[in-house]
Amino acid sequence: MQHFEVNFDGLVGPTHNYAGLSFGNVASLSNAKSASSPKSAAKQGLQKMKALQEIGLVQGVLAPQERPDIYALRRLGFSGSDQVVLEKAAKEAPAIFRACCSASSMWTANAATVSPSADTRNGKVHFTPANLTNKFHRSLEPETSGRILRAMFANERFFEHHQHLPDNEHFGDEGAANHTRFCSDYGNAGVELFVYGRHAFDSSKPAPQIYPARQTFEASQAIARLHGLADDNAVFLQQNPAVIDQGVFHNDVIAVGNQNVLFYHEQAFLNEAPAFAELEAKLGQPMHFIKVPSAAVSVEDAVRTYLFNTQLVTLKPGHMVIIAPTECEEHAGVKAYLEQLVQSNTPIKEVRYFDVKQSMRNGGGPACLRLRVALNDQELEAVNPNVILTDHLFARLNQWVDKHYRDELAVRDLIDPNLLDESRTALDELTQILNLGSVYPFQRNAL
Ligand SMILES: NCCC[C@H](NC(=O)CCC(=O)O)C(=O)O
Repeated sequence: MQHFEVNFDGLVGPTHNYAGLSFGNVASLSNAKSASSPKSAAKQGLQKMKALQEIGLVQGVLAPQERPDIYALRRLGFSGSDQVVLEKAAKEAPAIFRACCSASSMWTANAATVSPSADTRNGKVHFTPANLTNKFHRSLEPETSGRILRAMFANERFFEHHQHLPDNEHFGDEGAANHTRFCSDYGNAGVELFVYGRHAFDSSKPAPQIYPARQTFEASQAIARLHGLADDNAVFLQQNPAVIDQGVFHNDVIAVGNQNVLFYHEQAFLNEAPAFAELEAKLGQPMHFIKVPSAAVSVEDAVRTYLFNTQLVTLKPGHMVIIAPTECEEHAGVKAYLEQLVQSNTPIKEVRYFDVKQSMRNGGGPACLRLRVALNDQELEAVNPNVILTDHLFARLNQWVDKHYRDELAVRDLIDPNLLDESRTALDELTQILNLGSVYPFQRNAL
């Protein structure tokens, strides 16, 4: 049996914009209200997917969500035709309106937490969409994320889908951005590291003072229970509250792991030594803990360049590549660090840079853009084949973007009533291309 780690990248949606919605996410706040390019954002994403497919990885595509979210606006009391709802909301509650327009589902690392079959009690791959309760605009995502995932992994023999956790800050869950799986080979039972920002039911525990901790310990534990992970397959570790206060809003902004490697910043965690020992003991083999000291790269530079929001992918046994944003290449210190890293004696042998600036300006690097799903060949066979990237699908999606996406979108353009129609037309066609069925509210006559 063969095993793969498949990366499902989020396709950027037609309303991609910079609205400054994420308090605690430095890039989101500093680029608030600047003009975006949905078309180049979608194409940058597709280029990255294609490049990873070309180096021999299995690459998938995860569809974006319907925005503006007219249903959320109706729930909030705006009524009338769709157009009237948009006009009233934009006029009377512009900030809420902007939140309902965000294309934030593009960051699929926050779509769900996934546990591969080798780790779970019933031998199925488990999916739990993230509830993303901490940010209103992101809390609109889990229902549709769940439907899209069910349409992609639609075989009950292999895949088990859970409802997202209760929509409450006590169970704030941000999905795979705070979850890393370690293993010897993708097919062997692994150890899943859950990194959380605070304890919701124990106020005596440390917590950040300035910015919110989006993931709770209790949420991480609930996911491990739902997925049927044995004690031997899970480790829980608290994020350092001081780095959350410096703009590290998810663990994947300060650490990335793959197989037997954890690449992380010295300040990433709170008391990591016992957790690392537990991880190695449960894994039954030594890990490569690659620690980047503050003296080499400051937390501020890590946040600015997204050195850790990189993908660490295995090209062949013992040979990993770091997929980094071009911001790392443009920063002399970070570039020098990466150059010496690939020369030192670790499984990380190469670095490749990708331009994902449209996403970076909202605080989303290469790692935010992908959801990892480790699958064996039988499971891969059971995945909806239309969501796996091929040369044909790549060409088809580029044509689709050219046809439907705007070159530029300013925040004031979000009130254009045509944008809703354009988005729905685009998504309707996309569900046919990806063979997803009716996953969007407008296709289901919701409300
Ligand atoms: N994993 C990366 C997630 C980035 C995302 N940014 C945003 O939603 C910013 C949207 C805006 O400001 O328009 C977030 O903070 O959750």
